[in-house]
Amino acid sequence: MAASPSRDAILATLARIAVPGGGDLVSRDLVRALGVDAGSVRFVIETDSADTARALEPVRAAAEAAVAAMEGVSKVSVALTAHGPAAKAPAGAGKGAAPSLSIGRHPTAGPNEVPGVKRIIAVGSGKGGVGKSTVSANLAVALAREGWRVGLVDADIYGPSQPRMMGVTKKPASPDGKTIIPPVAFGVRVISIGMMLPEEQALIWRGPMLMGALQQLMTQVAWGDLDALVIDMPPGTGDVQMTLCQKFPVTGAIIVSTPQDVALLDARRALNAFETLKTPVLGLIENMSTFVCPNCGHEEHIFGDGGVAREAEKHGLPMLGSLPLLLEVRLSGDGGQPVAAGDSPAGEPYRRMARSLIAQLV
Ligand SMILES: Nc1ncnc2c1ncn2[C@@H]1O[C@H](COP(=O)(O)OP(=O)(O)OP(=O)(O)O)[C@@H](O)[C@H]1O
Repeated sequence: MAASPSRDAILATLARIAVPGGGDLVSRDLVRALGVDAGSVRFVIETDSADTARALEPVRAAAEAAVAAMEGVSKVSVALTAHGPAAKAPAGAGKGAAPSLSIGRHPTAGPNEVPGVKRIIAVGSGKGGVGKSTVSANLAVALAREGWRVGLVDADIYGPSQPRMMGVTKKPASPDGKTIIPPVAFGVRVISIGMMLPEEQALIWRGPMLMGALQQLMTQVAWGDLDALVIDMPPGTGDVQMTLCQKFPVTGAIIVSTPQDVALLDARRALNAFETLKTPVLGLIENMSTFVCPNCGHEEHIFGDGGVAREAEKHGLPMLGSLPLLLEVRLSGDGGQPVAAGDSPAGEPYRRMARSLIAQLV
């Protein structure tokens, strides 16, 4: 695969996308938060109102198609956003409609309680794509199978994947239009920003709006009594991590990394960020640590060997597990049936991880 295009090359492509009323996406200064990571491109088209945002949908689609056609681009996610709060759900949206989270609201000051929730466990990573969502989903399911009452929040607001991984297609119910009743999958109460929006509408908010949305997800959901609320964080060490750790009593964080040097480097940054925020780190998880050929049984350490364990030792942190690269894990994640929900050997590392976490936390 060719190298990822540069930001400048992407901006040059976007400068060819005309905008109604004159000019193009770049000359009208509508592009925000452009990020390129290993062939994956994300950015926001920010407009002044929800109506303008809706009118620019064809422009968004054209921008997405133009960037997707660039050499070295494997994935594109373009969101339309408005400065102001999103429009309210139409009157009479009624039963089955997405609860009207007043998304876009700025976060409230001060710490938040999440009533009935005994522990908040944040699952983070430095780098994207290392398997953080896979680990969060399987860990939540494995904890539930050990008898814990578990909730799962998909806080990866830029790329929500829990609805797909947990196989949840139903919108959450909201009898009073305010409290959100989370759907339950494999014994886990799951909520994701992805459930509040049509799947194709990957909305992205500016920092404060994003934090407001996370705060609402945490506090408006009727969790009931939970032994643990697992949070699937966005990758990196940005605003969401800060908000979560500053505004909620996070019991501890788990950091997922592959053994690859570049992932480890980012994992170290995530570790430092949690330490700075005074959030205890419960341990490290190495994902994609090894690959065993199903045909000949040969074992290959594709992304390196033992790097995460060495990092854990260096920081005096528990190593919570090493997870192999398995086709079954990928297929089950895509199919909405986490491996930890079944009885195949692929689920065993997650069961062990859940047991050791329970022993550490109780
Ligand atoms: N151990 C594994 N074996 C095989 N496939 C895996 C494994 N872990 C993760 N994957 C696959 O890799 C892809 C990325 O995983 P996942 O979405 O969990 O990563 P992430 O760190 O949450 O990514 P993002 O930063 O984009 O949210 C998914 O298709 C997932 O099924």
